[in-house]
Amino acid sequence: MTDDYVIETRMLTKRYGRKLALDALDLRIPRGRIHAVVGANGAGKSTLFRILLGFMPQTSGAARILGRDSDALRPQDRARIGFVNEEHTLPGWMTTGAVAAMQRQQYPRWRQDAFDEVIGHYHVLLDQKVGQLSRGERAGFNLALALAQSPELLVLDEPTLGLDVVAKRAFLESLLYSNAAEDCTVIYCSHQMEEVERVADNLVILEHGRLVSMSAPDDFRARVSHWVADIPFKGPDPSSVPGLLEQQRLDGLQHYIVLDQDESFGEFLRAAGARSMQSMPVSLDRAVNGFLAKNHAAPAREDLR
Ligand SMILES: Nc1ncnc2c1ncn2[C@@H]1O[C@H](COP(=O)(O)OP(=O)(O)OP(=O)(O)O)[C@@H](O)[C@H]1O
Repeated sequence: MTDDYVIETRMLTKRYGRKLALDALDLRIPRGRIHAVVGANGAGKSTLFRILLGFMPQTSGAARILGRDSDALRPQDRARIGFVNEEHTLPGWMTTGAVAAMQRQQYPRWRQDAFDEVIGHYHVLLDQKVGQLSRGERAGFNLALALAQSPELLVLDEPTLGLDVVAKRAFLESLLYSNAAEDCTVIYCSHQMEEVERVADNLVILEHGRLVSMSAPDDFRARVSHWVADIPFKGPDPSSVPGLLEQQRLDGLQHYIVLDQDESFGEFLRAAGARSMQSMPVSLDRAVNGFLAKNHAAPAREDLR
């Protein structure tokens, strides 16, 4: 294992009793840029981050973060990692100014300019109690604290859950335009593909505790296409449709969302009786959700054993 990766796992496995949450996961996330980690509910994202951050032991395999084993992180290693999750857990009875002063003491690399820059996007007063902040303000305050710490790695786990559209936009803008964020590697876990599309340079997809795809979001999107065909009667048996992710009949037309198909898919449709057909690109949301939906109903592997 090397220092070129901020996160590196080898055969990382986590079992909760009979449940397999991480299944011999091999994952390498290189230093720099914004990486989105996505997956259906239960894919193992939170489990992965709990292990990586040293909050919980793995069952077997190796997990390293910033070049150190996750189960041997020292306070000085933790100080290099910023973490923001959807709960935004902060002492509600303290004023925002007191929390910021406490963090300033705790983190030797504290950057007041980064704190001021991010908090400037929000109407947060320093004499206001944390418990009085709105959800969006609390998310922004948390981001300001995490970035002021000058982390080498910033982990954001569903940071905008429960925020309205305006607060989400403010959060993303304060992340994207922060100078401090440019200097660190960001891991962004989210179910919200429009956010992922906006922020991520790299898209990591987990499924049943395994890595199933890692590429630029646009490259992943380009693997999925949407075909509309005018096929009289039922059309081909779904099990014979190459790369099929989703199928729907709408207004008498067959819609196919397919993976890794080129123009020869048109020939397949014609051979299946299509009188006319058209292919079109899909949004990242449709591509990822179609991909995840395909295996969603499949039994988990441990249930098959
Ligand atoms: N403490 C626990 N005890 C037993 N099973 C658990 C525990 N925590 C998680 N699991 C199980 O492990 C699997 C992975 O859960 P995890 O929370 O890591 O998924 P996730 O990808 O973060 O999901 P979500 O997107 O819903 O937050 C799930 O099947 C879940 O039921």
